[in-house]
Amino acid sequence: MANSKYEYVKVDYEVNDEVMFPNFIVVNLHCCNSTTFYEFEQPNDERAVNLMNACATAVLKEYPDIVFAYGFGDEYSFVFSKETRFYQRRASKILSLVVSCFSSNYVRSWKDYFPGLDLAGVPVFKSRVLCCANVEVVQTYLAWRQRECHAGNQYNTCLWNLVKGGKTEVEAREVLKGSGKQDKNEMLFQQFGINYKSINRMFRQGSCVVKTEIEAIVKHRDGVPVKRLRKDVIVEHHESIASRSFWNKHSCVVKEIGEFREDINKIKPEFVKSFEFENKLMPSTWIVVRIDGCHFHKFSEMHEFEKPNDEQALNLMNSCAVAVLREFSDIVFAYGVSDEYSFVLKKDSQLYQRRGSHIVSAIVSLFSAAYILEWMLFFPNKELKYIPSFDGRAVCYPSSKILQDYLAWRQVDCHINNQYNTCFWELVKSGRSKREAQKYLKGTQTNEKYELLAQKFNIEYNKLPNMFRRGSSVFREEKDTVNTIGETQKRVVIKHCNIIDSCFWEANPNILNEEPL
Ligand SMILES: Nc1nc2c(ncn2[C@@H]2O[C@H](COP(=O)(O)OP(=O)(O)OP(=O)(O)O)[C@@H](O)[C@H]2O)c(=O)[nH]1
Ligand SMILES: [Mg+2]
Ligand SMILES: [Mg+2]
Repeated sequence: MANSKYEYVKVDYEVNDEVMFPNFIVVNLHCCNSTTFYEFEQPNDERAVNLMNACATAVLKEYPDIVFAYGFGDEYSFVFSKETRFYQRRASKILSLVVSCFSSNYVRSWKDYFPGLDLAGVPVFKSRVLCCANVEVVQTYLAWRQRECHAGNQYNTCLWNLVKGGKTEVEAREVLKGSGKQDKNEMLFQQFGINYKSINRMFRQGSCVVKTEIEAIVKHRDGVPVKRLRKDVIVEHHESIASRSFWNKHSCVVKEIGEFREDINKIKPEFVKSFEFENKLMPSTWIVVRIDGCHFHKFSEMHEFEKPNDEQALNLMNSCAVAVLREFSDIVFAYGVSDEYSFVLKKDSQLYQRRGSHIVSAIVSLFSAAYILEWMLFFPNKELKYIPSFDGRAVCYPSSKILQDYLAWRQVDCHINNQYNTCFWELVKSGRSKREAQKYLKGTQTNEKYELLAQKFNIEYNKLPNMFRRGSSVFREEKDTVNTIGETQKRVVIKHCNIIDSCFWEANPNILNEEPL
């Protein structure tokens, strides 16, 4: 990233969230709006569980450092190898990349599991990182999640049978209040003729996705097959995933995570307390969530984006940002350039009680899913060759002055990169090699680049499209408009203005809702 006087906003305010050795990294995610996009069968929808398993499988295939995953209902947990150095073990990078990959796969594969049935909205997943001090803690965590799977499934099976039998959901919950495991089993058997054990084990036990090694024939030499161990990912079910007998038979898992020495009889409450603990972001500060496309250099090459700027690719990014602003009313402003977007949450936002992981993951998840869902609208003649991922981080800024400096930093970066890239690609188009173009531009100042473009290529830089030179700002207009269902709303607009000058903030005091400085 380019140097500028605004760079202090990164150096001084971004915090280190590295998960230190020897902690294990576990990412947990769950869907936080499943009732809004489809009416699933209750208490379990087999298609939905299979889709969740397919997404978890895709995540393990994408990120080989994840060795084991366990999921049920609308949640999944991913356990990384003990030696992982994935993204320098930075928690927000890790939780966002996992949730991005999962969400994108979810919307992309939806039609395979729900053929002919449309999503009524965009699914949003929230994720977080849990640090487990040693392998026993990982074991306890998995035992805890499977206990929750069992208890939840038993409860829901009773609940929905009571509802099917004519009770309202509230009445059914009342009936179940205070009932124990045994009571529920009996209720199912006696009232509904259901032997709990006969219910699909995938619902009762959840699903494991396990990295494994299989012997595969890679070639033939003199007619003799040559075999190699190849990594693969399999889905399994077991009644006790935290038992030694299940865990220790998986050689990859034992090698990369560690063996379980003893079976667990009791889940210690203080461990559960630590699993449930979540950090919150500093109150009364502006929260900025910056997301960035992962390896977009390759992604844009593979999809033949126009150089240096692809108008449709940028329009797609902007449209995803609009979807994020529509979903989260606490986001007051967003600024995007290239493959990145920064979202600003108002100072007094209480979104997810200011839990940083949830805020970052929900935004990344929605943005990633929207990118897949809207791809065809912006590239009707271009197939999406593979699924892109976005990472994200949250940074708190204590004053609007520093927040404005943050946004200025991003816009200065946009300007510097765009000017450089415009020169670079003009030089390449005119016949120079990429290396020659790079050498030519090394150490050149802004003015020299203006001149180069004007004199050599007859391009007046300031006449290039605003979106390329200034990036895109997304915010709500001050005046209310009435939407299609008669609600008054503030319209979300995309503008390409100068946000470095204080004039913009003075002209739009409603955005930060503060007196201009
Ligand atoms: N051709 C083209 N490329 C683009 C466009 N927007 C973004 N890119 C590419 O995306 C890259 C974004 O830069 P970075 O985010 O620093 O790099 P990255 O490859 O995504 O790598 P990481 O973010 O570190 O994973 C640019 O260097 C371009 O190669 C576009 O409109 N057209
Ligand atoms: Mg990137
Ligand atoms: Mg970038």
